Amino acid sequence: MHENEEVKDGTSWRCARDLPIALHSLDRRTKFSRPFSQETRQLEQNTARSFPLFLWSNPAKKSLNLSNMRILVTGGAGFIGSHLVDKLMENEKNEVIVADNYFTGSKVNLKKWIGHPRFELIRHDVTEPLLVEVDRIYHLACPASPIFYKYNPVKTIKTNVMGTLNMLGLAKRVGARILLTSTSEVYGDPLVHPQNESYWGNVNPIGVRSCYDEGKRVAETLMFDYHRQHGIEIRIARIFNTYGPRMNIDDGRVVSNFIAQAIRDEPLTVQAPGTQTRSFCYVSDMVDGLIRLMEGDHTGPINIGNPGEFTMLELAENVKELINPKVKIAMVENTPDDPRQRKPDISKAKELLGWEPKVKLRDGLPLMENDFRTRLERPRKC
Ligand SMILES: O=C(O)[C@H]1O[C@H](OP(=O)(O)OP(=O)(O)OC[C@H]2O[C@@H](n3ccc(=O)[nH]c3=O)[C@H](O)[C@@H]2O)[C@H](O)[C@@H](O)[C@@H]1O
Repeated sequence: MHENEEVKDGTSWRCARDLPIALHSLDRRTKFSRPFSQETRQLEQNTARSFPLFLWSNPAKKSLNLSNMRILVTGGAGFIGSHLVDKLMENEKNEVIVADNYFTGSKVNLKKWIGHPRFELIRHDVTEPLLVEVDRIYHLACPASPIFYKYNPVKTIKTNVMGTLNMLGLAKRVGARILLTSTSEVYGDPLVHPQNESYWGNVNPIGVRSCYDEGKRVAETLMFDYHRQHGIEIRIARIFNTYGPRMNIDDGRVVSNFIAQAIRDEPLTVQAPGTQTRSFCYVSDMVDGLIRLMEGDHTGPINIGNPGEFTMLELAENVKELINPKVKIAMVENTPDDPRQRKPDISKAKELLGWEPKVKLRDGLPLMENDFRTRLERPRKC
């Protein structure tokens, strides 16, 4: 069983590794947890040595009067979250705490930071309250791939609603600024194209995607209600499709599927009709946009995405040309409520954040290919 494979208990997303702990007595819990904690301690000890500890503990640093920022990233072991952590950790003034339940995230994404004196990793599910003293909360926690979020829809909507309530409660208690990563899916199957932030969307409230779409819409509502009622400092990013290294190889989303298929010489599965469009943003651009939004003066919502628009057939052709010209394209059945078009209007991000994406799809795809080839152990044939 894969380490992150979930247990089908209907309500939770435990990792398979937790199964004995969840189901057996305290004696067994001790038996199972001891080797794991030893292993973790060892990992932390080993890793810590590779960091220049003096940078953090040097008393001279105090005299520089650097104001440190303690930042919580929920979902920080995931794809976008871990890239965000990398960027935040580059700033020596930041201390970063990651809370993740590892349903779709993985410690491997954060391995270079484990043991770092400015970094902490907590196994935590945001549907439960969390009490930590922080100045900033980046609230990313939620599975984002349709196959994962549709797997346990009740848990998905709980994550979006209760998870956001818990993080807003924390923000209120400690006076932190909170950023929610909302989604282009709040626009549903949009009747306005490209989508700007004033468009209210066209979402099916009772469909198979609603747990995610409506969950994020409620999360946005909660953010604004806490802002108006309690004066919480909020930021809302509406993230459009994002791709890059560290996506789960079997994530199910289109870019990761096509790249893995091209590397494995399997047909690229274009879901019918193939004329539906998406706009793909490289992860480093996304992270830059999120940090600018957090540290800027505007609540949002603000679209963060790359306005370059492609049909799924065009995307398949690009992957074929760049990665494997011999690979076939296979038309397969689609899933219900798939949006037919999606493209962000990023005028607000440009004007208010001075942000626009830099990485073109044809430059980003090979970077992701390199990462996938390494993880799949399939080097490019010369
Ligand atoms: O990638 C993302 O960032 C977004 O992914 C999903 O939204 P969706 O646009 O449906 O993402 P995909 O599952 O990657 O699907 C995109 C399009 O590709 C098609 N597709 C998907 C997979 C595949 O193998 N082949 C294929 O043609 C789908 O039918 C769909 O039209 C999530 O719901 C969003 O929250 C998230 O922001």
